[in-house]
Amino acid sequence: MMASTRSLLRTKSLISNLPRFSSNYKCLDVSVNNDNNITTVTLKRPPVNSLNLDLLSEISDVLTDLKKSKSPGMILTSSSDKVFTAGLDIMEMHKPDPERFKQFWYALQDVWMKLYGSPFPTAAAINGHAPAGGCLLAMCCEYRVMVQNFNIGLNETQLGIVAPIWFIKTMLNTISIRDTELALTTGRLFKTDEALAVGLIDEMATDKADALKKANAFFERFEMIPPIARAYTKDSLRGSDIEDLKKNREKDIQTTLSLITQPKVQQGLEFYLALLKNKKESAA
Ligand SMILES: CCCCCCCCCCCC/C=C/CC(=O)SCCNC(=O)CCNC(=O)[C@H](O)C(C)(C)COP(=O)(O)OP(=O)(O)OC[C@H]1O[C@@H](n2cnc3c(N)ncnc32)[C@H](O)[C@@H]1OP(=O)(O)O
Repeated sequence: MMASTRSLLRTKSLISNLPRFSSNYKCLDVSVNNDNNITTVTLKRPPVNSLNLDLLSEISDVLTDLKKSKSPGMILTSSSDKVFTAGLDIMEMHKPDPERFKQFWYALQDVWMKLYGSPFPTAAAINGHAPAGGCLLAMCCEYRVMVQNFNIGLNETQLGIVAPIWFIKTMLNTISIRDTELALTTGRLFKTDEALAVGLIDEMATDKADALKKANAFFERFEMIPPIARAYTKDSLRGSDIEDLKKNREKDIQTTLSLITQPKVQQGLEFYLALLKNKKESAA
């Protein structure tokens, strides 16, 4: 084979392996670092990147693309300078339309299964607050770098709701059983330095650029590790949690819908929404 043909074929195979990202994302920016081929996925749904059906569907799509293209890794971050994500969009849970709620919850399950179980390595550059669903996304990643002076945690009980078992398992995969119990029952939000002390994050950063630099450095650890060995090992650690949800997926949707529509739970959400609004008014 002529050298030029070989090089053309090599180029073609490289091109076919490059991640193909839809340019139609409305709530995400997706970019690939030319130095290490790591993809940075930036959440951009102002004002607080709350996770509604649209945003979750886009995250799910990008995770599928990354897996198909055998990406060497992904960093999740935010376009906001103070919120990573405010967690699930409370408006999806307040007086929900049942059919839409089912789609919403299905999309959340999808994102969790794909992110928690991704064969490629993942890191979160947490450049703002990460309550509830925001903490969940960060914990699904294998490594967390967080900018100082923000909050992270599963604060569901503060809203009068209960973190589903797969949220809890994700925290148990990250910090101790004892710290998980204390954190969940009190709905604790950890400041960045407290999160580091308990192991909820791996490193602190001074700002977003520093967080991205440290997150990128994480992937260097895998340069000499065969990806298949890495992926199988991760699956051995996390796969059974994912299988449990797969088996109970429909039941999880139905149970959540019936719990979330209980009048007491709806009143709690209304109260919480009012608190968020009041906070804004009293700050003005
Ligand atoms: C009896 C047993 C019952 C059992 C019940 C079981 C129920 C079933 C289980 C269901 C499980 C569901 C799991 C849910 C997980 C979640 O993720 S719930 C969401 C939790 N999120 C939060 O608590 C965060 C709330 N937000 C904030 O704390 C702050 O907004 C912030 C720190 C993130 C940012 O602060 P700041 O920058 O000052 O912005 P704000 O002025 O507060 O907000 C701007 C704007 O956004 C709205 N908003 C904030 N968060 C959300 C959200 N999560 N969803 C929707 N909207 C949100 C906020 O109201 C403001 O709106 P306006 O501009 O005033 O319109």
